[in-house]
Amino acid sequence: MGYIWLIYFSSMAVAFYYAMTLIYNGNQDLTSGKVMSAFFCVLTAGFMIGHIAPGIAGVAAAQVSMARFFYIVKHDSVIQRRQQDERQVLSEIETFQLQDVHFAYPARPDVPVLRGITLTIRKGQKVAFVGESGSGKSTIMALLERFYDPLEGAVLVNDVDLRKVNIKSYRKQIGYVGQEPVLFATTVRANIMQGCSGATEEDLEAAAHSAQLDFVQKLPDGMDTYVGSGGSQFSGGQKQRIAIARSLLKKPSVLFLDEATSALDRSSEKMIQETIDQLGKSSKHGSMTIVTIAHRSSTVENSDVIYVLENGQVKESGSHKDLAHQGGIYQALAASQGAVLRKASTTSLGQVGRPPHSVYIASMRRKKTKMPVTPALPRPTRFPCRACWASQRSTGVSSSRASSVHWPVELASHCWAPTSWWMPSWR
Ligand SMILES: Nc1ncnc2c1ncn2[C@@H]1O[C@H](COP(=O)(O)OP(=O)(O)OP(=O)(O)O)[C@@H](O)[C@H]1O
Repeated sequence: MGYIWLIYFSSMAVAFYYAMTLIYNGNQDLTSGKVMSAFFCVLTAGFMIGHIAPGIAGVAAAQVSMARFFYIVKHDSVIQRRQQDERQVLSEIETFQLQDVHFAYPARPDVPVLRGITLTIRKGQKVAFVGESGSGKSTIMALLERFYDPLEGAVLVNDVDLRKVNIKSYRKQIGYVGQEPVLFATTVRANIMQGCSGATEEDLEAAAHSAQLDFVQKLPDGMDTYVGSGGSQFSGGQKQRIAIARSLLKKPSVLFLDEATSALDRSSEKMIQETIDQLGKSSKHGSMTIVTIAHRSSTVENSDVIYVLENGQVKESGSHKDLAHQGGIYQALAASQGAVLRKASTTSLGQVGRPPHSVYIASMRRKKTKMPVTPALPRPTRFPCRACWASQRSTGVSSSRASSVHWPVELASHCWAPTSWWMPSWR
C-alpha cells in the first residue's frame, strides 16, 4: 500500500513540476490558476478513489457472506413440515416408540441405514445404544429428535406420531450433547446460558458443578472467560463439559448423549455420569429419560436397557447383566474391552507412569545383565502402537523382553501413537 501512495504522490509532484516549468517557459495556454485547480481536482479524486479500494475488498467479503446467508435462509428442511399437522403441543414426554422404522439418508437414498427398528423407551429409563461404527446409532437419535422423518414406519411420542407434534414444544423438552459440541465465540457463561435466559446464578453454578467445570473457576476470568471461535481455546473434554452444563441447565425431560463424554478421562466421566443419574431422578419433570450412545462399556453398564445394533438392526437388547452372559455381540464387545483393560493393568507396558523404557532398564537390572549402550531416549510418554505390540506378542517374546528388543532400536515415529490406538475402543 505504501508503494502505491509513493507512486501516486511522486507522479503528482512530477506533473506539478512539469506544468510549472511550462508556465515559466511562457506557455500561453497555461495559467497558474488552471494548473492549481487541475492539481486539486486530481488530488481530491485520487484521494476518494483511494478510499474506495478497501471498500471493494469489503464488498467481495460481503458477497460471500450474503451467498452463505441466503443459502441458509433458502435451505429446505429435510423434514416435510406441515404446520397444520403439527397440532399436538407437548408439556411432557412419557414414551418414545419406534415402530418398524426404515430409513436412508436423502443424500444416499439407495443405502438403507435403519432396517426395521422397533423399540420403546419409557419415562425415567436409561437407554443405551452400542454397536460398531456406522451401525446407525446416531441416526436413531436424529430420528428421535426429528432431524429426519422415517421413510417407513413411525416414531411415536406419547403414542402420537412425531410428525403431528408441535416441534417447538417438543424440542423444548429435549437436551442434546454430541461428541463435538458447538460453542459460540463468547464467554463460558453465555454459552451455558444459551437458550436459558431465565436461569439464575445459582442454577448456573449448580449446572457447572454437576458438569465438573472446576477448571473454569481456576481461570482468571472464571465464567466470563472467552471460549474462542468454536470453543478453540478449550480442549475437547472441556468443551464437552461446557455443553453438558448447558444441557443440564435446561433441565430437559429427555437428555440425548451422543458420545458426549468420549473425550473425558474415566474418573471425570464417572463423576459426571453419577451426577446425571442423580439429576435424572430429580428433574423438574419427575425423572429424566437418558438416551446414551457410547463405545466404552463402562459408560453404558448402568443403563436399564442396552440396544446392540448391527447394520441398522437391533440384534440384542437387555441390561448389561443379561447381555454380558448371552454369548452374543455385546458379550464379545464387552469381553474384548475388558480383556484389553485387564491386559493394560497387568502387563508392564500397560502401567501408566511406568513407560517401556524404564521397564526395560528395570528388567535388565534385575537380571544383572550388562546393559547395551543405547542412544539416550526422551522419556516416553506414549506407548507402542497396537500393530507393533501384536507383532511382538506373535513372535512369543515376553513383554519386558519385547520392549527391550523393540523399544530402543525400532521405535519409529509411527509407534509414537496415542494410547487410544493401542487400547482399542469398540470403534
Ligand atoms: N448425513 C448423512 N448422509 C448420508 N449418509 C449418512 C449421513 N450420516 C450418516 N450416514 C451414514 O449412515 C450410516 C450410519 O451412520 P450413524 O452416524 O448413524 O452411525 P453410528 O452407529 O452412530 O456410527 P459412529 O459410532 O461412528 O458414530 C453410516 O454408514 C453413515 O455413513
